Amino acid sequence: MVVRRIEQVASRRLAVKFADSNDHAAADAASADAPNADPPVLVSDGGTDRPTPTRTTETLLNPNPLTDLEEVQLLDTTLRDGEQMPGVSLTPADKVDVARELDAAGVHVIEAGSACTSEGEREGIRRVARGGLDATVTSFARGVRSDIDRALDCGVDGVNLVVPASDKHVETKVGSSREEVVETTVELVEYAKEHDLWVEVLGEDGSRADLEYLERLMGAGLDAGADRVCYCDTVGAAGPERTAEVVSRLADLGPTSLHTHDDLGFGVTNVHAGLKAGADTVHGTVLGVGERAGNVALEEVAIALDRCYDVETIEVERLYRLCRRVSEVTGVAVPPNKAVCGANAFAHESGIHTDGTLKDGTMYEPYPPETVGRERRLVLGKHAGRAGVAAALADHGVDVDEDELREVVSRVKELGDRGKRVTDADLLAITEDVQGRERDRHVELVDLSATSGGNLPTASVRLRVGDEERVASGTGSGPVDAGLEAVRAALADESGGVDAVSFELDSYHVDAITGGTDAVVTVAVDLSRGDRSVSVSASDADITRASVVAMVDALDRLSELGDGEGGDGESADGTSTSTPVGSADD
Ligand SMILES: CC(C)C(=O)C(=O)O
Repeated sequence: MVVRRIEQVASRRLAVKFADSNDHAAADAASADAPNADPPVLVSDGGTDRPTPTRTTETLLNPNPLTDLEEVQLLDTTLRDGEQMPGVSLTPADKVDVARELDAAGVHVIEAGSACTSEGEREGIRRVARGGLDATVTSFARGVRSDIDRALDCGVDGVNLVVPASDKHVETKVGSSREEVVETTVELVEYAKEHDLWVEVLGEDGSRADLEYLERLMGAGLDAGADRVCYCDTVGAAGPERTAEVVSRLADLGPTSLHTHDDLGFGVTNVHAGLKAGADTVHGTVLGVGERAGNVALEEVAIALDRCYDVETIEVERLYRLCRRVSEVTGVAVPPNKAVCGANAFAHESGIHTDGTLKDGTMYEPYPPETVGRERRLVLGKHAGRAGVAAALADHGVDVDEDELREVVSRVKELGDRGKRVTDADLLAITEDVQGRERDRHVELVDLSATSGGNLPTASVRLRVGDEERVASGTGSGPVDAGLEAVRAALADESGGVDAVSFELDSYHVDAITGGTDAVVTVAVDLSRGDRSVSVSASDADITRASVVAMVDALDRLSELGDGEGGDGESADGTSTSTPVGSADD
């Protein structure tokens, strides 16, 4: 996989010889034999007899009709419903961290947890409530007074009071009757209001409730002083029509929120149906974490409202950062094709898409990646075309002529055909081979030992750095972490092209190639310094060794790239870079 930032590419692609030559005809002819290569030009730019467009470029980029949605508020329940996801458990510190990110993004209400759960949970809620946030901080409370008392103990601003709404919940789950539930709801709302709490009444399983009864129950809650009610599609069973039917009836009673789940894949659709039907607040979780198929993803709601309907909810530029933080604390991996925050949400590989994207960044994107705090990436694989490969090489400051480029493209495709990710290191190694160049490595791993038993995982590395050998050790949360610390320590006093301290590990990904405990693993890392980034992978039966080899190789490759200012193949301190050679896994 080759990762690049496209702005650099645009300014540096002229370094590629065929582009310099301006010989487009030759370039087109050369690409014609490759099915996924960059397409030939099919229409001319010229012509004066086109009709005058009636829509502006901006409206054409957003083809959606504006609706009469005005203000929509977001209630985040990552720290409560999201945390109910099997395997997810947040410490008080994690909760505070995520709450701060949510608050910085401008989320209106943060449901910090469920005060009845445990002492640790209450401590987390307490710390969020006392964190001086702008958001309204609430606790989930079941329909019992003691839950409201526990929420009060935590110092929250409000409660999300859940009461059973469907007969299944009223009769089978809580063994009660409709009348009794209405009475209890009224008492609890009055109790919470007497204690100055903001109150939202949630009718659990409301999408499967008898509508007349749901109206009676929610109406009673509002009459008792609740600030709002919430339509809950607890098991994600409703479609947009049912959502609109129920929500329009509730919204006639008072302010209405939406709480939708994604079991049928209707999470976001139902939010839009519910907003059109009169709701004004959306519950969601970051990344859609939550029970079963999860809740509606907050970031998807925010970006869709922003882009399609011009409705601003929270600061969308903070969405990616927020998603990464939640992924880190929950341990939930983000699928690469996830909207907004997936690794591929703004990545382009096929020759046709890459070529179009290099001509106009918005060609294959509904909105620019910067909108949500991200960057566009061009990735090489078996669908690569000449323009993408040429731009990637230009980004690495490597000049190729047309014949060399053709050969590099063909070898990149071969590698992709073998099911391999094509990293920057792969691309550079291929190019070096095609050009008959030898790489003079600046940093190389000579030896590694790591121990993971005991309390403190430790690793020692022996590196060759230029002409000298260096030995260093490090400790970390595990042997991989310790190995990387040891590498940093070995390079800490480096004054030349490699300064391990100023690099960022942007992503670290492990794949087991075979299934057993003796599996060979491939570790892929993306490393960056300033606006330079490089992707490298390494394979080994030992995960620590694969990780450290990949890291060292990435550091070495980055030292060749310099600081991104010059693009002339000089390293950060202006010395000549070494000649590129092979990747760690080839
Ligand atoms: C009870 C509520 C709000 C809930 O989590 C759900 O319906 O999924």
